Amino acid sequence: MSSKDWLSQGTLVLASNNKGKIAEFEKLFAELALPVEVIPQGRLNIEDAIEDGLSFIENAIIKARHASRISGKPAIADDSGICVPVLGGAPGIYSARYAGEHGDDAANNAKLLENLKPLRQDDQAIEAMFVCVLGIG
Ligand SMILES: O=c1[nH]c(=O)c2ncn([C@@H]3O[C@H](COP(=O)(O)OP(=O)(O)OP(=O)(O)O)[C@@H](O)[C@H]3O)c2[nH]1
Repeated sequence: MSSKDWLSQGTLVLASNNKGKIAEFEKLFAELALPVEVIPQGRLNIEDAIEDGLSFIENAIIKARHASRISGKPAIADDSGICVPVLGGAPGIYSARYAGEHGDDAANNAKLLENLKPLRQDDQAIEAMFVCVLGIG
C-alpha cells in the first residue's frame, strides 16, 4: 500500500485497545475531518497483537499489520513509552508492563519513581523522554 492509499479506503482501523489512545485518536481524526471512518479494533473483535518487537517502530508495525491482516482494512497503531537515559532507556518499549501487569499505570509509575530514587541527587531533575511512534499497515 502506498503511503496515501489508506485515505481512499473509507475506513481506518485503530489498532489499539487502550481507552486513552482511542479517545485521543477519535478527537484528532474528528478535528482533521478526513474522509475516513475510524474504527477501534475492539469493535471488530480484534484482540491485542503480541508485541514482541525490539523497538517502538517494530511494535507499531506489528500492531498495525495484525489489525490490517484480520480486518482486511488499513490500520493505524501507536507504540509509545517513557525512556529514561540514566536507566539505560528503560522502561522504553516495556512501559505498559514495567511493573508486571499490562496497563497498570499507577504501578508502572510507582516502580519508575522507586528505581529513580537512588539516582536522584539533591532533588535534581532527571531527564526523560516520551517516545511515540505511529505505524500504518
Ligand atoms: O503518562 C502518560 N501520558 C500519556 O499521554 C500516555 N500515553 C500513553 N501512555 C502510556 O504509555 C504506554 C504505551 O504502551 P503501548 O504503546 O504498548 O500501548 P498499550 O499496550 O497501552 O495499548 P495498545 O495500543 O498496544 O493496545 C502505556 O503504559 C500508556 O499508559 C501515557 N502515559
